[in-house]
Amino acid sequence: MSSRLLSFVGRTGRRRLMSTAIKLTTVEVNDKTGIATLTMCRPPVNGQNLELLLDIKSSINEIKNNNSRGLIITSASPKVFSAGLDILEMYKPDQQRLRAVWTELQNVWCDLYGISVPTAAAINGHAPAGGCLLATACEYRVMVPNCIIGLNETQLGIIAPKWLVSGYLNILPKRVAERALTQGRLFTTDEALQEGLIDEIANSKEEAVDKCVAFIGTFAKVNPVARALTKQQFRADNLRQFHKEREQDVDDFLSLVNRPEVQKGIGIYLEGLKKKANKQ
Ligand SMILES: CC/C=C\C/C=C\C/C=C\CC/C=C/CC(=O)SCCNC(=O)CCNC(=O)[C@H](O)C(C)(C)COP(=O)(O)OP(=O)(O)OC[C@H]1O[C@@H](n2cnc3c(N)ncnc32)[C@H](O)[C@@H]1OP(=O)(O)O
Repeated sequence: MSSRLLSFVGRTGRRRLMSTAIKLTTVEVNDKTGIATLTMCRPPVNGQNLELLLDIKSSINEIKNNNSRGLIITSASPKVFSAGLDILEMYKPDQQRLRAVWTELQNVWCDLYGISVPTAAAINGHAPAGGCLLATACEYRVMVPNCIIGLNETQLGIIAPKWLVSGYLNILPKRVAERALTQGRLFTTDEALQEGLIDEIANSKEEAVDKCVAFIGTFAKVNPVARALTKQQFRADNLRQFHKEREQDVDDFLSLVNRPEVQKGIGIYLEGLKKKANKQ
């Protein structure tokens, strides 16, 4: 939850500042299907800053505890599912906050990857890096046309840690995953479908959500405990490995981000993003 200062004029005519809590995610449970839709709402691109990550985590926990029959993750932005980590969190960072950001990214991944109910991503826009991470943590992906998805870390001169890659390896043949990761390849929607990185294409967000609902519906007659235990069996090795390495992973991330040459690179990358945005 992020807090924002609202300014208003009170009865005395004096301007007052009021701090309000603003949620960066919403959870809506459909009464008929029992399926929960988690929507990320941090314009313009759902950049994953600390507050968004904390809200995603708390929404996943809410869904875990409210007996929902499934989870669909999507975005309120019209063109972007999520642009991944908010790069501003990594630029000239406050050390404690940077540690918290990476720890919460880890938490979001393991909560979403490990949740027992069926999960699906309605990818209604671009999903590079951390956006792809969220989508690949799910069991099913439906994407709108003319967008990009993938783990582009090597293009940025950085290495995606093993846990971040494990969703990829669940979905893609090892050979395809290795090539895509070493190239830092971003797949178009059509390419993603061809390689199996997504399961279906939909012409709109609504259609994508409907297709996710249909996927989750395929489990209607399956015993939920048997389903959950089977899912766990498939994912347990990756989660065990992740828990062994998670603290070291945070230290590695911090020391990488703090390197002067990496800071310089992030600064240049940010400038490039801003220039591109200004040209549009
Ligand atoms: C870059 C990191 C470098 C080094 C890190 C070093 C060490 C880290 C070690 C390990 C980390 C490994 C894991 C990393 C996970 C990540 O997620 S890193 C983030 C990578 N994300 C990207 O590279 C995506 C960048 N964004 C885009 O490609 C496009 O914005 C996108 C295709 C998503 C959407 O395009 P479009 O709709 O045209 O929007 P704009 O490009 O015009 O952007 C609108 C405004 O949003 C700002 N913005 C975009 N992405 C981010 C972001 N990830 N963080 C912060 N801000 C972002 C953009 O600047 C525009 O802002 P403006 O309007 O100019 O204020």
